[in-house]
Amino acid sequence: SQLSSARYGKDNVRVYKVHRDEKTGVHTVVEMTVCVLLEGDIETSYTEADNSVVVATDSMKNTVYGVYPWPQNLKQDISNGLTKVMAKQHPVTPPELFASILSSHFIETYSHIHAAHVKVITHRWTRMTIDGKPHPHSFIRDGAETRNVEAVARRGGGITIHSGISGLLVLKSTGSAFHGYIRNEYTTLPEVWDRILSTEVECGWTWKPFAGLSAVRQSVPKFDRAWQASRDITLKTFAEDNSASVQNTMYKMCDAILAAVPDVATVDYSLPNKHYFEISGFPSCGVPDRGANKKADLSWHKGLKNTGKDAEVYAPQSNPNGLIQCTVTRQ
Ligand SMILES: O=c1[nH]c(=O)c2nn[nH]c2[nH]1
Repeated sequence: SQLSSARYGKDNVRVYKVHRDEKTGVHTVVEMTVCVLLEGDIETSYTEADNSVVVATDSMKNTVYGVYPWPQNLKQDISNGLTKVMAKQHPVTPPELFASILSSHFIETYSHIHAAHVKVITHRWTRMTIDGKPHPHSFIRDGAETRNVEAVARRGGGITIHSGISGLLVLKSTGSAFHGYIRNEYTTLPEVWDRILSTEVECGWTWKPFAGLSAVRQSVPKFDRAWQASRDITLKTFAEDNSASVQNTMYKMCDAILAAVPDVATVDYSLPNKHYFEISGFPSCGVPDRGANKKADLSWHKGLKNTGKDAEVYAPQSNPNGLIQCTVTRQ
């Protein structure tokens, strides 16, 4: 046997950081979940039980928090002017900068490490509005939506960054159609000109590569703007597009983000189609009975009309779901 690839590290490192503005008393909080994975000359730790090449994953966790296990290292690092990777001593926003600082640190500190992959998931803590005013130190978790960043620092290869959004659950009650698709002996889905569309947005944008940490620092003002633009474009396109399909609507989102964010090279989406079916007689197999049993809708109950334009009550489907994916690049 031979080792064909390897990377290891610490996942689910949960970090919370508060900034206290002494003058205004306003607190700002950030909560993240970080994953660090390293690649390099580490084969012998797998093949020969040689731990001399292992940066302990516990040390990686300490590095994320910024607690050096050996104080002298800190003095040494300071004398070397090393980039000290510390949530305590470094900005943790924008996440693209924090992920780049963290990944660069591992390349700078361990000569046998050739690539450092750092994923930073930022959770929502939205400032509360109380009596019409932003509260100085109270926040609400308004959704499972996260802002995500994956930075990879490579020895001699600069830094690549992929930013994104996950868990943004949306629904529209009309403005979506799906017809004109292939019909054959496997097709039971009726064409529809007015349907509910719901999805949980997973999207991302890959930045043009950065030469190194200083190039990332110079781009810092662009990261928050790109996230806000991508989120706004996603919601606006979802709401306003008279959607012919998930495919076409997501392509329009990608196209608009590429137009709005010049430093982004590609945009990608992965959208589940979370179906809401009209109530009809579902045979035990769960496949909607669209043909045989016309009485299968609610009309069996006092002639209730609940299909087509009269439909108001639907059955949200947990599974199966459509899954539509794409990556769009500049021409
Ligand atoms: O938007 C849609 N795209 C599809 O490919 C599909 N297939 N069934 N329903 C669908 N809706």
